[in-house]
Amino acid sequence: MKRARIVISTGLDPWRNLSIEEYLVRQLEKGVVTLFLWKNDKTVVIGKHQNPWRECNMSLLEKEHVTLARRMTGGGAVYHGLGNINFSFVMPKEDYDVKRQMEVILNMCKKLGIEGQLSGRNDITVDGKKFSGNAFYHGSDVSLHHGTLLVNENMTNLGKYLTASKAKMRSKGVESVKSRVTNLSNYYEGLDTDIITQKCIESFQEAYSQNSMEIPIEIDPVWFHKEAINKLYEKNASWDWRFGKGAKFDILHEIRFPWGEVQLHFNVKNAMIKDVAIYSDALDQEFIEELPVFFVDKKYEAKSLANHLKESIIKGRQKEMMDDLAMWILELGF
Ligand SMILES: Nc1ncnc2c1ncn2[C@@H]1O[C@H](COP(=O)(O)OC(=O)CCCC[C@@H]2CCSS2)[C@@H](O)[C@H]1O
Repeated sequence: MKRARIVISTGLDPWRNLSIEEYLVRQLEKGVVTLFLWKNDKTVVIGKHQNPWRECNMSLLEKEHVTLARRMTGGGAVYHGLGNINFSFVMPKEDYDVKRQMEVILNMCKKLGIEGQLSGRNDITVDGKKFSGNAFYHGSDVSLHHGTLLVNENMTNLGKYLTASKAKMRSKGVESVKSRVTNLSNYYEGLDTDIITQKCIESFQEAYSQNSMEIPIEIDPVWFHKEAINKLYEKNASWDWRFGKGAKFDILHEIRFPWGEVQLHFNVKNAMIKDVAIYSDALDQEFIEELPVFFVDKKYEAKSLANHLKESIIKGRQKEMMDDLAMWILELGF
């Protein structure tokens, strides 16, 4: 190790923070060990190989302005709000030592009188309840270990956003491992993310400073505005990265309209509807038989699908049924 540094982002945009983290990984200066601390405003972060529709309630996310982000590491889906803080260790492979990194977090907890415990491969718990989920990435010469810390987060939000809607789904890909969770503030009165930041800094100093030299702290440094970070931002914010990468899945949506019951069986690949089977007991079977062309090869995205249905050039009674379908799809909000 040549030197250590601490980087703090005060911005709360998850796509930007993930871009900064990825920039740190891609541009790693030889021999530098970085601790990056960051927070996100209301966000669900899914793992690299996850299906967003299976992991969270997409329509609720949309309605309540919760951002969906996908990260470069594997593992499950977590919720971040202002009561959650994230840490990232970015370093050359030869300096990577998960035990040492976890020790930084456990010692940070000790400073607050909290006895954290490593559980399984990825979690840190207290009293058997999880307050930190961790995930890892290994490039050819650089490693990333990042994790969450639930400090004083709104647990009702966490639960409701990470509960998928009820549609029946068959899907491949990585499934999250639901745990009992807790806030660290339950173990230290008045705890907030500023105190945690301070304690993380102290703990990292103790573990990584060389010859008792202070480790420098960079808050929103100028290089945050580099072109390369904007480029990564474009990817992180893009529909293709967040949804298009979703695993293959089959999903069934069903509803009863006054004119009959409708079942839509979608086969989705890379977030595009590849095939659809539509069943209905509606009297107008001709209408039902003509429906599939409106869905096949379209994005699996409620808004654009609903618009597409509404714009279809049909008249009379069938137009009303089409509008009913469009309204319902919009309401489903996938
Ligand atoms: N913020 C947060 N912290 C800890 N645990 C959480 C959190 N949100 C949800 N959960 C619980 O973890 C499981 C999912 O556990 P699972 O083990 O499936 O996934 C993880 O832990 C992934 C951690 C990723 C950490 C990254 C660090 C920076 S960006 S995100 C979920 O169902 C909840 O029960």
